[in-house]
Amino acid sequence: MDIFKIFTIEAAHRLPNVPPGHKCARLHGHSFRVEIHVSGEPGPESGWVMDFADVKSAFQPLYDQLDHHYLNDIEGLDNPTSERLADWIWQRLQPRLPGLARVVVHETCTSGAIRSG
Ligand SMILES: Nc1nc2c(c(=O)[nH]1)N=C([C@H](O)[C@H](O)COP(=O)(O)OP(=O)(O)OP(=O)(O)O)CN2
Ligand SMILES: [Zn+2]
Repeated sequence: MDIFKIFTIEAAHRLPNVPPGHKCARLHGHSFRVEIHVSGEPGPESGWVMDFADVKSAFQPLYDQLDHHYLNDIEGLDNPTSERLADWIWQRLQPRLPGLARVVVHETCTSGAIRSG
């Protein structure tokens, strides 16, 4: 069974490696929607895979680094595409969140990236 928790991150970025004239070279912002998915079996007593609050606690330090920040300034995010952001979150969250199965980053309503193990 998979569970998930959704976070909204307000952040600005620009993509430094796009072709000349590409709109994403310009500074702009998004309300990134980040889904954290965890796999496991629900406990017989608890009935849950993991308390959603524990997912939130595990993600909180990363949330604090990202929310209301300029992503390009963050170490490892100098080219902050959706793909790089999903991987950045995965690499840092996986050691502290057993069962992490998937990180989904929605950059806009119509686009995003998925990182899974
Ligand atoms: N593979 C990727 N392509 C693009 C990324 C990315 O991270 N990975 N990022 C961008 C831009 O940052 C842009 O903000 C999002 O692009 P896009 O989906 O084209 O945005 P629109 O609002 O214009 O989308 P529409 O639904 O087509 O209006 C670009 N590409
Ligand atoms: Zn963008």
